[in-house]
Amino acid sequence: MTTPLIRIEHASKSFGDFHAVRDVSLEVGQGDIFGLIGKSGAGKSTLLRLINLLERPDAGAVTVDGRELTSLSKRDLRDARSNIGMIFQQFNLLQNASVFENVAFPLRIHGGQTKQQIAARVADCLELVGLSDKIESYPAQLSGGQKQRVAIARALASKPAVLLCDEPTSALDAETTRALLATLKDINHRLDVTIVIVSHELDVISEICNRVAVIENGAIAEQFALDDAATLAAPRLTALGRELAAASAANTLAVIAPQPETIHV
Ligand SMILES: Nc1ncnc2c1ncn2[C@@H]1O[C@H](COP(=O)(O)OP(=O)(O)OP(=O)(O)O)[C@@H](O)[C@H]1O
Repeated sequence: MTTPLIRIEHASKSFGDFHAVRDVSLEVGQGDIFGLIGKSGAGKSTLLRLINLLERPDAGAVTVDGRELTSLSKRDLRDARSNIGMIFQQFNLLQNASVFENVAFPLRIHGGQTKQQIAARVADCLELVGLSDKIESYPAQLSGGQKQRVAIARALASKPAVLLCDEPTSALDAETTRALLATLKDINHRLDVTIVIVSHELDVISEICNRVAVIENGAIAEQFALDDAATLAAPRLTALGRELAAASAANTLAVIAPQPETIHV
């Protein structure tokens, strides 16, 4: 693995007497697109939310980019969180604010930047997600895919090292999903932003991730690389792992052997 950018050590989280995350240890490498997959209620979202302390673990440690988050003061945690962007299934945009204001919001809250600097950063982020022409629009005037792109632009505004994605395509149709995943890949590649993505959709994980952990009953049942043919051929411990390895192996073969219509003579 490359240098770990995120390290979770023996983290647990309960809600009342329900154990949502059980003694999880996990490392995500710099530049990875890391998938968390599992059935509904397995604890994927809770585990993801431990990475920026939206959920504070009852036990264990969470280190992101060299800072152990559970030990930070409120002020230092706010600062550390600006290094961790997040997007959600339902986009979570401010409905009464324009696209510009939505993307500028985290920059205004964090402070320290002039109006001109904020305007320039918002323009850069919207260009990155292909929405420069929507800067004056309001969320209600946008499609689901466009709303998620605004959310991505907002998450990237403070130049985070990490982008957390909680079911980012679940509200989108198949074609919009493909386009959005291509944008996330592009961001990972061009900006070297490390991505952790939660999804219950096998196709989404196999399309975009280079590593995956299968979550069952709040614990990691297995984890493996999706970009390595030998690993994909090895026996797997879970049904989801087997399905995912098969889907990813098929994707890898499709890349090696292009479809006839893509061959130009
Ligand atoms: N704030 C909370 N209070 C009480 N229970 C919670 C809370 N958040 C999550 N849970 C419970 O913890 C369990 C794991 O939830 P989580 O959202 O992490 O699962 P998930 O794998 O992401 O599921 P889904 O795919 O359905 O979102 C669920 O049973 C859920 O009801």
